Amino acid sequence: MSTDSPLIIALDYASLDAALCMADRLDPARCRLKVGKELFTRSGPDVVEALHGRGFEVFLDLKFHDIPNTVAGAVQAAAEQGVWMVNVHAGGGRRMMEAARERLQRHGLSTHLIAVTVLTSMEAEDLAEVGVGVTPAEQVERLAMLASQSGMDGVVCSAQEAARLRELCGESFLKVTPGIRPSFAVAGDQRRVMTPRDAMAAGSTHLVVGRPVTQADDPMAALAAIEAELAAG
Ligand SMILES: O=C(O)c1cc(=O)[nH]c(=O)n1[C@@H]1O[C@H](COP(=O)(O)O)[C@@H](O)[C@H]1O
Repeated sequence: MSTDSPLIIALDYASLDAALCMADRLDPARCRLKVGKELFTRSGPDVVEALHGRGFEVFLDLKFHDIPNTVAGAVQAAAEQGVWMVNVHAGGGRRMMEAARERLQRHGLSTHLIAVTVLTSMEAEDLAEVGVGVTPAEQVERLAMLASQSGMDGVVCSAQEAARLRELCGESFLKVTPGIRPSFAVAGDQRRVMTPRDAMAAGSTHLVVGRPVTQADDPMAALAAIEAELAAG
């Protein structure tokens, strides 16, 4: 089932059962689901198959970062599972991203391919520690331009950078933004955060939301509250 909702719910769980329990409380007409490293490492392609069987479109968030040939093969493997979206790290560079794009094209695979810029948990001092002496906003711009030139469909960034990227890379370039915190939620380990409504106004095309929904007593009610915040905008 395809949905026009911008919401992607992060299924950050340690077991297939726990992830499917949450999926069964959500509605594929109202959100997509994201499978990340912990869940995929534990349950493998079975989780993707089970979510597809329940009608969900899946963002396989494994943030590949390796030599070009290895990443191209991994992206192909993800796309052949029929996932809606897959990602790589833009920091892997132009040749890595181009190899991934070329591999999908060669095999006629239409999975959205996006690149992570600067993680939303990072601030200027975190970047400085790994030898990047510019602000997160500047580094995101640099990596987003590189991703766009390398054939990516969009980027993962914080909503705080979405407006600038809309100017630089255009409306149709996807801006998938985690670090979303509805008015009722706490920031936790996220640093560059924004509310759903502000994030959409800033130019996000998709919002990744994890704990504010998955840790809620009533996840569907939390989802509905986010939809209401969006509608109010
Ligand atoms: O690629 C991602 O999805 C991602 C990139 C990023 O920069 N920051 C980030 O939080 N994420 C993911 O987005 C989700 C956010 O979850 P919550 O912080 O619980 O809403 C997690 O699954 C993260 O792995």
